[in-house]
Amino acid sequence: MTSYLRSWLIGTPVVEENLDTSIPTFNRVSPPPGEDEGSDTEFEGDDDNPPVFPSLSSAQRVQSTPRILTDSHVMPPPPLPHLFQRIPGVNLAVRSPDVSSSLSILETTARPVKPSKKRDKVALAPGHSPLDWANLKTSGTDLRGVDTLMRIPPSVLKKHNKRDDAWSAFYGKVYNITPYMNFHPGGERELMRVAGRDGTKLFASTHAWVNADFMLDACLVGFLVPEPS
Ligand code: HEM
Repeated sequence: MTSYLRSWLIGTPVVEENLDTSIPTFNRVSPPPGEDEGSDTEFEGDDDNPPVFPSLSSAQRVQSTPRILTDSHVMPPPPLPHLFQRIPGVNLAVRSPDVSSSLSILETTARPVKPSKKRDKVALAPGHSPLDWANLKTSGTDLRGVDTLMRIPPSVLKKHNKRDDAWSAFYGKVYNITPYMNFHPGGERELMRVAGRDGTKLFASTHAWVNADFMLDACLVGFLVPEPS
């Protein structure tokens, strides 16, 4: 029986005589003297005791006893945070290193950043959504106000700086921005800042991702050229 168990555990049949000493051996536990071993199938009577676990002949018993950790072996808990000493905006680690806690790295002396008011969106009037603008552009309505594309120097551009006659240059092209005023998500006031001049820089610093060429193609009036000498 023992040799059968060994061969089952190791995978190859074991010859009793050539046993390697490193192979774990099992102690066969005999019943107390005078008691019959009995058979597996034989009913032994009323026995409510649970089976021994791990079983007396199990490999687990051969292994060494598990190490039981005491308080001196385990990692000590982190120091208590000195939250009661915390002053808003003051880093405890800077104030006094001895009262700093493990939470010090989470503290900040920086004041909360106020959201910039630079890019406020305005509420567009009904009928002035981006989709309405796209429809107007393709409706065939004249949005240029000129018969032909022109070469426009800065001095000419400068004259078109009124709300009802506003031109502006973006990336070398001059557009009539008057029809777009009420459709601009950033509002009319922001758009008027570039009326009569080259607005490329301001446009790019506000929303470089917006495709001006596509948005205003129907409003093109000409091309920005240097002032004639
Ligand atoms: C005529 C050229 C311009 C066109 C076609 C245009 C187009 C647009 C579009 C499509 C948006 C919405 C962007 C988005 O939701 O991501 C927008 C927003 C805005 N635009 Fe313009 N824009 C123009 C010129 C300008 C200029 C010159 C300014 C001046 C600063 C400006 C300031 C703003 C602001 C403040 C917003 C709202 C903020 C935001 O979108 O988060 N825009 N513009």
